[in-house]
Amino acid sequence: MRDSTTGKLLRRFKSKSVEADRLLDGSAAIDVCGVNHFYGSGDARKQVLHDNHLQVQPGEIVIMTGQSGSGKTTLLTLIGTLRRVQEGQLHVLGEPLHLARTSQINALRMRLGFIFQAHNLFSSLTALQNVRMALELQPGRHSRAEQNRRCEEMLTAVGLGDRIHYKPKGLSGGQKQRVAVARGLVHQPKILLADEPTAALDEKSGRDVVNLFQREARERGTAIVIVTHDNRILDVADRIVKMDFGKIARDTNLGEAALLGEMLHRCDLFTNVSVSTLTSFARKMKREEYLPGQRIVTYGDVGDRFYIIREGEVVVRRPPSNDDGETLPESTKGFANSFTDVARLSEGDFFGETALLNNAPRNAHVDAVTESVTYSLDAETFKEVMSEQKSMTEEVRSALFSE
Ligand SMILES: Nc1ncnc2c1ncn2[C@@H]1O[C@H](COP(=O)(O)OP(=O)(O)OP(=O)(O)O)[C@@H](O)[C@H]1O
Repeated sequence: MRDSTTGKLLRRFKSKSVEADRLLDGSAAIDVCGVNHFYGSGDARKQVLHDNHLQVQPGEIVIMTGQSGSGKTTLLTLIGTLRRVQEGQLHVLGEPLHLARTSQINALRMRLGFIFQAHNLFSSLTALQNVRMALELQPGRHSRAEQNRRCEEMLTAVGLGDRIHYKPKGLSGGQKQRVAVARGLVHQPKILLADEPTAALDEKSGRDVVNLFQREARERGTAIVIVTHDNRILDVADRIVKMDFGKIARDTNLGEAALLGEMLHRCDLFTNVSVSTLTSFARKMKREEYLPGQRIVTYGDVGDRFYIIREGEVVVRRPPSNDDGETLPESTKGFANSFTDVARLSEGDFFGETALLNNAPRNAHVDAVTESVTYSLDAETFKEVMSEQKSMTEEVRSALFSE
């Protein structure tokens, strides 16, 4: 028997036709551009999202982390069409949510999968019936037998093949969570949005669930965004996005991190630190893009970052100096216009370390010559890597002495 809430919900969804069945022609599955969000009104109005930008490609797994209250769930629910976009642009599967009508949003929602912290299972329905709801909401594509087969298959994949006829009250917290996972995936959504999907799960079940996510992403091209504090599952991410006070503070491509780890290892500053340690430091690096002529580092500024060039070419420009090579005072006539090019740097080269090592201001300008991409480490992380290098050097030295 179906409870009345379920019935109402089904009728509401079934009455909408799928209008937004646009194909993605190489564009992002999710494209967040300049999104702000506010709660409350009048004096109580509070901004909780600030100018967020994020793109998620089909088949990509993005893990979103950040402190409690940093805005992860708000952003996730905006992407999931569960809140209206107030400011900025948000495209989901090509549909502009900031402009969409309710009917378009309802149609789009059927192509999304959700896994919430509170499992939101219907207590009067069995595990199989709860999962089947996600299929019943789809405009009549499958026979009931086919629906049941797919639900059983999905429940088996999450390790609940022997619990398909149990109602939620007969299931543990972790088992209910896995029913919610099966329900989020059974209709093969183009996008899966999961809020703490492994929080209630033991190590093995959590691993099974994320393996399933990975299979969906690789085999079906499902774009997956997971909000989590669960460090055990970070390895499935293609990217880790960190939110801080309502803003995406870091967006690290992990494939890219491995490559950067190798690039850092080739810098003579870090040769004694292992590639894997450097890769974990690389995850903290900040990516920046520059146009030709744009200044990256300014002479005289505080040296607060170390840079590695990922793409493009930059020029290092030194201020005027006397015959002994000493820099002339800035008050010298024509100082600003007398900088000379002293080096050209390209992919894999690094700069900015002198100021950090000497705790001194920048001794040169660095300007992009072509369109360039840099990754940089902040001073604190740079010092951490240097201390790894130092301790490795000491280890090597003491190993040599003890022979
Ligand atoms: N419905 C709401 N009404 C008013 N304020 C809200 C509402 N929902 C969230 N907030 C506030 O918005 C901010 C962001 O909350 P959000 O739930 O998005 O953060 P979060 O990073 O997901 O946190 P958590 O990790 O604890 O789930 C917080 O300050 C929160 O108190």
